[in-house]
Amino acid sequence: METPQVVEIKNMSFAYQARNVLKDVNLTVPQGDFATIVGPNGGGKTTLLKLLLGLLPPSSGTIKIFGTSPAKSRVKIGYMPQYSHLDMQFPVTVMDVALMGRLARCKWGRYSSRDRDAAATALEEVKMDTFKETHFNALSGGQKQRVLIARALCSEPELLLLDEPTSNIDQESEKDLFNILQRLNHRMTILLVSHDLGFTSQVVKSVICVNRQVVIHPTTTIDGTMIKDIYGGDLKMIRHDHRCCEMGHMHD
Ligand SMILES: Nc1ncnc2c1ncn2[C@@H]1O[C@H](COP(=O)(O)OP(=O)(O)OP(=O)(O)O)[C@@H](O)[C@H]1O
Repeated sequence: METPQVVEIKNMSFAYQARNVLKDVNLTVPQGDFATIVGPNGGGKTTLLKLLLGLLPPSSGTIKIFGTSPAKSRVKIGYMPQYSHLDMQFPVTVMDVALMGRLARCKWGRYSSRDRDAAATALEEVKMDTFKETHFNALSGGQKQRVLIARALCSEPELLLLDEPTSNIDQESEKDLFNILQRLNHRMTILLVSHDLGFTSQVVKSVICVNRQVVIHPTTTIDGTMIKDIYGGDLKMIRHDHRCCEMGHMHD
Protein backbone atom coordinates (compact mmCIF):
# COMPACT_ATOMS: atom_id res chain seq x y z
CA MET A 1 0.00 0.00 0.00
CA GLU A 2 1.24 3.52 -0.83
CA THR A 3 2.33 5.75 2.07
CA PRO A 4 -0.19 8.60 2.47
CA GLN A 5 1.11 12.14 1.90
CA VAL A 6 0.88 14.47 4.89
CA VAL A 7 1.86 17.57 2.89
CA GLU A 8 1.08 18.14 -0.79
CA ILE A 9 2.07 21.49 -2.29
CA LYS A 10 1.44 22.12 -5.99
CA ASN A 11 2.75 25.07 -8.03
CA MET A 12 2.54 27.30 -4.98
CA SER A 13 3.91 30.83 -4.87
CA PHE A 14 3.74 33.34 -2.06
CA ALA A 15 4.46 37.07 -1.86
CA TYR A 16 4.34 39.56 1.01
CA GLN A 17 2.67 42.50 -0.73
CA ALA A 18 4.62 42.73 -4.01
CA ARG A 19 7.65 40.86 -2.67
CA ASN A 20 8.00 37.29 -3.92
CA VAL A 21 9.23 35.01 -1.17
CA LEU A 22 8.42 31.51 -2.48
CA LYS A 23 8.09 30.65 -6.17
CA ASP A 24 6.63 27.58 -7.90
CA VAL A 25 6.94 25.27 -4.93
CA ASN A 26 6.12 21.60 -5.44
CA LEU A 27 6.62 19.48 -2.37
CA THR A 28 5.26 16.27 -0.90
CA VAL A 29 6.02 14.96 2.56
CA PRO A 30 5.02 11.33 3.23
CA GLN A 31 3.57 10.17 6.52
CA GLY A 32 6.33 9.22 8.98
CA ASP A 33 8.96 11.46 7.41
CA PHE A 34 11.46 13.33 9.58
CA ALA A 35 12.66 16.18 7.37
CA THR A 36 14.77 19.20 8.08
CA ILE A 37 14.13 22.49 6.29
CA VAL A 38 17.36 24.34 5.55
CA GLY A 39 18.35 27.46 3.64
CA PRO A 40 19.87 30.92 4.02
CA ASN A 41 18.41 33.65 6.28
CA GLY A 42 15.41 35.17 4.59
CA GLY A 43 15.09 32.18 2.21
CA GLY A 44 11.45 31.60 3.22
CA LYS A 45 11.60 28.74 5.77
CA THR A 46 9.40 30.33 8.46
CA THR A 47 7.06 31.58 5.74
CA LEU A 48 6.72 28.00 4.47
CA LEU A 49 5.80 26.80 7.99
CA LYS A 50 3.21 29.58 8.31
CA LEU A 51 1.71 28.54 4.96
CA LEU A 52 1.53 24.93 6.17
CA LEU A 53 -0.28 26.12 9.30
CA GLY A 54 -2.75 28.13 7.22
CA LEU A 55 -1.64 31.38 8.89
CA LEU A 56 -0.80 32.77 5.44
CA PRO A 57 -2.71 32.07 2.21
CA PRO A 58 -0.70 31.15 -0.92
CA SER A 59 -0.73 33.80 -3.69
CA SER A 60 -1.22 30.98 -6.21
CA GLY A 61 -1.20 27.19 -6.29
CA THR A 62 -2.48 24.79 -3.62
CA ILE A 63 -1.48 23.39 -0.24
CA LYS A 64 -3.07 20.30 1.21
CA ILE A 65 -2.35 18.90 4.65
CA PHE A 66 -3.78 15.46 5.40
CA GLY A 67 -5.66 15.79 2.10
CA THR A 68 -7.50 18.97 3.08
CA SER A 69 -6.86 22.69 3.65
CA PRO A 70 -4.23 23.77 6.23
CA ALA A 71 -6.92 25.58 8.27
CA LYS A 72 -9.05 22.42 8.54
CA SER A 73 -6.01 20.32 9.48
CA ARG A 74 -4.69 22.69 12.11
CA VAL A 75 -5.96 20.56 15.01
CA LYS A 76 -3.63 17.81 13.81
CA ILE A 77 -0.57 20.08 13.74
CA GLY A 78 1.74 20.93 16.64
CA TYR A 79 3.86 24.05 16.12
CA MET A 80 6.91 25.30 17.95
CA PRO A 81 7.73 28.87 16.84
CA GLN A 82 11.21 30.38 16.73
CA TYR A 83 12.55 30.92 20.25
CA SER A 84 13.49 34.54 19.45
CA HIS A 85 9.86 35.28 18.49
CA LEU A 86 8.57 34.39 21.95
CA ASP A 87 7.92 36.86 24.70
CA MET A 88 7.62 35.04 28.01
CA GLN A 89 8.47 37.97 30.26
CA PHE A 90 5.18 37.67 32.11
CA PRO A 91 5.26 35.22 35.05
CA VAL A 92 4.19 31.79 33.86
CA THR A 93 5.04 28.32 35.11
CA VAL A 94 6.21 25.41 32.98
CA MET A 95 2.70 23.89 33.30
CA ASP A 96 1.10 27.17 32.12
CA VAL A 97 3.31 27.18 29.02
CA ALA A 98 2.58 23.52 28.21
CA LEU A 99 -1.18 24.15 28.66
CA MET A 100 -1.06 26.93 26.03
CA GLY A 101 -0.89 24.07 23.52
CA ARG A 102 -4.49 23.19 24.50
CA LEU A 103 -5.90 26.71 23.99
CA ALA A 104 -7.52 25.79 20.66
CA ARG A 105 -9.37 22.91 22.36
CA CYS A 106 -10.36 24.35 25.73
CA LYS A 107 -13.89 25.65 26.20
CA TRP A 108 -14.85 28.99 27.77
CA GLY A 109 -11.18 29.76 28.38
CA ARG A 110 -10.97 27.06 31.05
CA TYR A 111 -8.74 24.03 30.98
CA SER A 112 -10.40 20.69 31.68
CA SER A 113 -8.79 17.80 33.56
CA ARG A 114 -8.20 16.20 30.13
CA ASP A 115 -6.22 19.32 29.10
CA ARG A 116 -4.16 19.09 32.30
CA ASP A 117 -3.53 15.38 31.79
CA ALA A 118 -2.41 16.03 28.19
CA ALA A 119 -0.03 18.79 29.36
CA ALA A 120 1.39 16.55 32.10
CA THR A 121 1.90 13.68 29.62
CA ALA A 122 3.61 16.02 27.13
CA LEU A 123 5.95 17.31 29.85
CA GLU A 124 6.74 13.73 30.83
CA GLU A 125 7.51 12.96 27.19
CA VAL A 126 10.24 15.63 27.11
CA LYS A 127 11.43 14.78 30.66
CA MET A 128 10.28 18.10 32.16
CA ASP A 129 7.49 16.78 34.40
CA THR A 130 9.45 17.47 37.60
CA PHE A 131 9.55 21.20 36.70
CA LYS A 132 5.77 21.75 36.41
CA GLU A 133 5.61 24.53 38.99
CA THR A 134 8.94 26.14 38.07
CA HIS A 135 8.88 29.62 36.55
CA PHE A 136 9.52 29.30 32.80
CA ASN A 137 12.13 32.06 32.84
CA ALA A 138 14.14 30.22 35.50
CA LEU A 139 14.91 27.38 33.05
CA SER A 140 18.00 26.93 30.90
CA GLY A 141 17.78 27.37 27.12
CA GLY A 142 17.65 23.60 26.50
CA GLN A 143 14.94 23.10 29.16
CA LYS A 144 12.87 25.94 27.66
CA GLN A 145 13.09 24.37 24.20
CA ARG A 146 11.84 21.08 25.67
CA VAL A 147 8.88 22.79 27.36
CA LEU A 148 8.02 24.49 24.06
CA ILE A 149 8.05 21.10 22.36
CA ALA A 150 5.73 19.83 25.11
CA ARG A 151 3.42 22.77 24.32
CA ALA A 152 3.38 21.68 20.66
CA LEU A 153 2.79 18.04 21.69
CA CYS A 154 -0.10 18.92 23.99
CA SER A 155 -2.54 19.03 21.12
CA GLU A 156 -1.66 15.39 20.34
CA PRO A 157 -0.51 16.27 16.81
CA GLU A 158 0.07 13.99 13.82
CA LEU A 159 2.39 16.56 12.22
CA LEU A 160 4.99 18.41 14.29
CA LEU A 161 6.50 21.65 12.91
CA LEU A 162 9.54 23.05 14.73
CA ASP A 163 11.20 26.34 13.86
CA GLU A 164 14.87 26.24 14.86
CA PRO A 165 14.46 24.14 18.02
CA THR A 166 18.24 23.84 18.39
CA SER A 167 19.03 27.56 18.53
CA ASN A 168 20.40 28.64 21.94
CA ILE A 169 21.26 25.16 23.15
CA ASP A 170 24.54 23.32 23.60
CA GLN A 171 25.54 20.12 21.85
CA GLU A 172 24.51 17.80 24.70
CA SER A 173 21.02 19.33 24.96
CA GLU A 174 20.75 19.13 21.19
CA LYS A 175 21.53 15.41 21.32
CA ASP A 176 18.83 14.90 23.99
CA LEU A 177 16.40 16.85 21.86
CA PHE A 178 17.05 14.73 18.80
CA ASN A 179 16.64 11.54 20.84
CA ILE A 180 13.23 12.83 21.93
CA LEU A 181 12.32 13.75 18.35
CA GLN A 182 13.46 10.40 16.98
CA ARG A 183 11.18 8.69 19.51
CA LEU A 184 8.25 10.97 18.61
CA ASN A 185 8.84 10.27 14.91
CA HIS A 186 7.56 6.71 15.48
CA ARG A 187 4.07 8.18 15.80
CA MET A 188 4.17 11.54 13.99
CA THR A 189 5.64 13.23 10.92
CA ILE A 190 8.22 15.89 11.80
CA LEU A 191 9.37 18.96 9.85
CA LEU A 192 12.13 20.93 11.50
CA VAL A 193 13.82 24.17 10.45
CA SER A 194 17.51 24.13 11.29
CA HIS A 195 20.76 25.71 10.18
CA ASP A 196 22.62 22.80 11.69
CA LEU A 197 23.06 20.48 8.71
CA GLY A 198 26.00 18.62 10.22
CA PHE A 199 23.94 17.17 13.04
CA THR A 200 20.53 16.87 11.46
CA SER A 201 21.92 14.98 8.48
CA GLN A 202 22.74 12.14 10.88
CA VAL A 203 19.22 11.77 12.23
CA VAL A 204 16.73 13.07 9.65
CA LYS A 205 15.41 11.17 6.65
CA SER A 206 15.28 14.00 4.12
CA VAL A 207 16.39 17.60 3.66
CA ILE A 208 14.12 20.29 2.20
CA CYS A 209 16.15 23.20 0.84
CA VAL A 210 14.31 26.53 0.79
CA ASN A 211 15.77 29.51 -1.00
CA ARG A 212 12.81 31.08 -2.78
CA GLN A 213 12.47 27.74 -4.51
CA VAL A 214 12.16 24.40 -2.75
CA VAL A 215 14.20 21.29 -3.51
CA ILE A 216 14.09 18.04 -1.57
CA HIS A 217 17.13 15.79 -1.08
CA PRO A 218 17.66 12.47 0.68
CA THR A 219 20.19 13.08 3.47
CA THR A 220 22.75 10.82 1.80
CA THR A 221 23.25 13.39 -0.98
CA ILE A 222 24.35 16.24 1.30
CA ASP A 223 27.86 17.30 0.41
CA GLY A 224 29.95 20.46 0.31
CA THR A 225 28.82 21.48 -3.18
CA MET A 226 25.18 21.15 -2.29
CA ILE A 227 25.64 23.17 0.90
CA LYS A 228 27.43 25.89 -1.06
CA ASP A 229 24.57 25.92 -3.60
CA ILE A 230 21.98 26.29 -0.84
CA TYR A 231 23.78 28.80 1.34
CA GLY A 232 25.99 30.51 -1.22
CA GLY A 233 29.00 29.49 0.88
CA ASP A 234 27.84 31.59 3.84
CA LEU A 235 26.88 28.75 6.17
CA LYS A 236 28.90 28.32 9.31
CA MET A 237 28.83 24.51 9.30
CA ILE A 238 28.55 23.03 12.75
CA ARG A 239 30.37 19.73 12.82
CA HIS A 240 29.27 16.99 15.15
CA ASP A 241 31.73 14.32 14.16
CA HIS A 242 34.35 15.73 16.50
CA ARG A 243 34.67 16.44 20.19
CA CYS A 244 36.42 19.21 22.07
CA CYS A 245 38.93 18.39 24.78
CA GLU A 246 41.80 20.17 26.48
CA MET A 247 43.98 19.33 23.46
CA GLY A 248 41.59 21.02 21.03
CA HIS A 249 39.28 19.40 18.47
CA MET A 250 39.39 15.63 18.21
CA HIS A 251 37.78 13.71 15.36
CA ASP A 252 35.78 10.56 16.19
N1 LIG B 1 5.39 39.86 7.78
C1 LIG B 1 6.24 40.08 6.77
N2 LIG B 1 6.04 41.12 5.92
C2 LIG B 1 6.88 41.37 4.89
N3 LIG B 1 7.97 40.61 4.62
C3 LIG B 1 8.23 39.58 5.44
C4 LIG B 1 7.40 39.25 6.55
N4 LIG B 1 7.90 38.17 7.19
C5 LIG B 1 9.01 37.81 6.50
N5 LIG B 1 9.21 38.65 5.46
C6 LIG B 1 10.29 38.57 4.47
O1 LIG B 1 10.15 37.33 3.76
C7 LIG B 1 11.43 36.76 3.52
C8 LIG B 1 11.45 35.34 4.10
O2 LIG B 1 11.38 35.42 5.52
P1 LIG B 1 11.36 34.10 6.43
O3 LIG B 1 11.21 34.58 7.84
O4 LIG B 1 10.39 33.15 5.90
O5 LIG B 1 12.84 33.57 6.17
P2 LIG B 1 13.64 32.41 6.91
O6 LIG B 1 14.20 31.52 5.83
O7 LIG B 1 12.80 31.76 7.95
O8 LIG B 1 14.81 33.25 7.57
P3 LIG B 1 15.69 33.00 8.93
O9 LIG B 1 16.64 31.87 8.64
O10 LIG B 1 16.40 34.30 9.08
O11 LIG B 1 14.74 32.72 10.07
C9 LIG B 1 12.46 37.68 4.14
O12 LIG B 1 12.99 38.49 3.12
C10 LIG B 1 11.66 38.51 5.13
O13 LIG B 1 12.19 39.81 5.26
